[in-house]
Amino acid sequence: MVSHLEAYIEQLEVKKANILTGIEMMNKFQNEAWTNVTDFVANPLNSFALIRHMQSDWAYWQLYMEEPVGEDHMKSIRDNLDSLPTDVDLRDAAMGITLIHDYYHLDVKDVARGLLAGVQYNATFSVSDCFWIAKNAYENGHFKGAEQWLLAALQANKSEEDPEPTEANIYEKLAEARLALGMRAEALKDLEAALDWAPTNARLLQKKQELRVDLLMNTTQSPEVMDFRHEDMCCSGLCSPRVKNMFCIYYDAGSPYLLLAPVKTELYSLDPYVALYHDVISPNDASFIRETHKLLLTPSDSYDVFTNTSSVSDYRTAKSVWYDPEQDEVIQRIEHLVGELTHTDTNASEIYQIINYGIGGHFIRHVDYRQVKRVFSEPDRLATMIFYLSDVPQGGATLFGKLDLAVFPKLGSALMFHVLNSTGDFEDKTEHTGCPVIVGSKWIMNKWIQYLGQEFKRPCPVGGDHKNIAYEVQDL
Ligand SMILES: O=C(O)CCC(=O)C(=O)O
Ligand SMILES: [Fe+2]
Repeated sequence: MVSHLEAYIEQLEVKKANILTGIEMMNKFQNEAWTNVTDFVANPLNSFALIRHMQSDWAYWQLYMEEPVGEDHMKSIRDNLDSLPTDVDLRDAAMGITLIHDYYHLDVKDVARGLLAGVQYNATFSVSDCFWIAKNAYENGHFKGAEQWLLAALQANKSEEDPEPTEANIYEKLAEARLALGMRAEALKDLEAALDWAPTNARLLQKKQELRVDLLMNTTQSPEVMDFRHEDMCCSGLCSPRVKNMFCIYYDAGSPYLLLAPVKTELYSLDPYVALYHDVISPNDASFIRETHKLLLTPSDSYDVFTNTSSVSDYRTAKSVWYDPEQDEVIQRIEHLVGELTHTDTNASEIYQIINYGIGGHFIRHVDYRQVKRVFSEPDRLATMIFYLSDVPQGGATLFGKLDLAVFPKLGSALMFHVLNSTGDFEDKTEHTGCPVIVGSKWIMNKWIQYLGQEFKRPCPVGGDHKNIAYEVQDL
């Protein structure tokens, strides 16, 4: 894009140079003429040349001026516009930043100067970056976030190229955010500060006047403020000891196939069953899956069990795509491993879902079972397997709030948890959250194994000891 802009400017320069040469020649001719106009035009050679110039040269100049410059470069830029971030991408990115400081309880001013959850990065936000995020938060009704970002804007470095926002703009918006938060006295001070920077601004004077009257009369009710804070969860994984009774094994799931290469397994919880299998996807296969799907991703849908509909939702800021287990040799290999490792019939499962989370990408607290009333009459999910297809430098844990367990993505590993027990009861402790990504890009691949269809692989335990649903647990 930049090279097209450069080439466009070069063509403009050539046109400018041609016009300047023309002007120089005409000035020379004109100066000669003006020294003695009467004598000059009396000479037929001169008057002919003058008439000819006036007749045809100006037509030429008009055509030359109208001729578009750098059309091919403009077209190339136009053609590339589709691949640039959209307005929605920008809003998502701004919302992602807001989520990062909300979920990880970070000070907005720290975020603005590149200090992210204890790590200092060599990047800072400019005043206009902070102002933009503040405006976006304000438009989404997140007034507290808007206030914090405006305060950060007042402290951020103003780059020379940014004519906007001025201090007056920032204080004016801060007053708006604080009014929305019911902080009227503070808002008045902000308007006064704005007026210090723009003393003759009539709009600010009027706003200040109205607010003063309002404060004197004390007639305005305090607005109801929506609370955007997310429940106190521990996405950092540092709030409580990670796992109390975790143990590690080399696990073969009773499969002859895995007997030769048992899987390094961290068992986090037996009831409900939650385990992390290491090195089940090679870096090459993970990279193959990412590369073959990255252009196919679309903004994720979320399924609403109550309305039985799917829609692009704010609950999950991510892009995703489905991946058929028949599609290629890589996924067939993985499908085979899933069957052996989970001791389930993979024919009774959904196709794979690949998800990519960008800045602040997250999936709010949810359960994976579909919450249908009778699992025996309607299909439901028995277990979830999340394959981590990338490392994530910071953030992006899968958090089980009720188990005090945060599992951090590690390229090649797979997290497995049972969301129903053998009677089809919901394992509500498997409620989980995809924590916002702070730095990096998180790639996962989900596999949901269905409850129905496992009758032969996982018959119900005799005597109704439902806790023994996990084949793996019986084995230990
Ligand atoms: O991103 C994660 O860690 C969790 C994803 C998840 O829970 C889901 O897709 O259902
Ligand atoms: Fe989930």
